[in-house]
Amino acid sequence: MVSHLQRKPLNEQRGEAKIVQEVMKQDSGLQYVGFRLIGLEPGAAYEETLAGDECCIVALTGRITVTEGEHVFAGIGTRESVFERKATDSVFVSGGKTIRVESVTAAQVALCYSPSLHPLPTKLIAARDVGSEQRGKYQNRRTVHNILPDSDPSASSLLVVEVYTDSGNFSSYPPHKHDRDNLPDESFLEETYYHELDPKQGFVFQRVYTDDRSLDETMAVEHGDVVIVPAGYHPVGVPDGYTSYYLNVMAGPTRVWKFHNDPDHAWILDRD
Ligand SMILES: O=C(O)C[C@@H](O)[C@H](O)C(=O)CO
Repeated sequence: MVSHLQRKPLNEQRGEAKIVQEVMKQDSGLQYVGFRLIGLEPGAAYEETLAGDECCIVALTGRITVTEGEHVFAGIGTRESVFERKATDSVFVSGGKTIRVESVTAAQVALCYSPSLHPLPTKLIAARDVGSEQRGKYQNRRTVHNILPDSDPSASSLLVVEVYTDSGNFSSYPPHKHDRDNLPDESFLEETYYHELDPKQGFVFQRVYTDDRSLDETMAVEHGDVVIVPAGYHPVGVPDGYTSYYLNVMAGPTRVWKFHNDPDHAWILDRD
């Protein structure tokens, strides 16, 4: 049985766009984070007027033109597959604006939403400006692309990163959580994980659990699934032979990523 925290692809045609995934506040139980993944055939368009949310439009694969008012970002996007492992282009748009996404080539576009706390300029986040980071050692190594980290003030509440975890490795590990609004020790951030696998028939395991185990779900997650993390630790383990990619959207009352490691497993970080 699929966990209430796991969403299989929807693949619903809506106008010219295929809605591949849709995790919106109305039905996800989340208060801050929304996520939509759309597929566009060449020349197809998707339009949306943002109400109270800001949005980061990530050109996951393919090339797209993003328009907001007089801002036109033509032919952005850098890769045919996320597993080319190069950073991609994104556009940040504040609440109340109308966005149009038109595909130049067949494209998959991630729309990452969170509350728009104050108006901010529409901005291209160019692939060349996306910081790449190696984290961890041994089987805890992974690569992170910081699309919209908390050090970048372009957004009012939204945080977006993408993570590559190689065959046999673990990421979001040692397990950490960010579910207490208790800065400077910990921030409260909800999170969604959009997963892809190479090759596609692979799977990863993701566990979402709290200290008291009132929440404790371990999921076999497949290509195209979304995992919702309302609270708790949320490590990912990748079986031998497969490479994992995931796109994280995070948001909460304060735009700071301050996590707390599970004390039972924090020793992992202290190895020579
Ligand atoms: O470092 C990682 O393995 C990625 C995670 O930090 C992931 O982005 C996350 O869990 C954020 O809270």
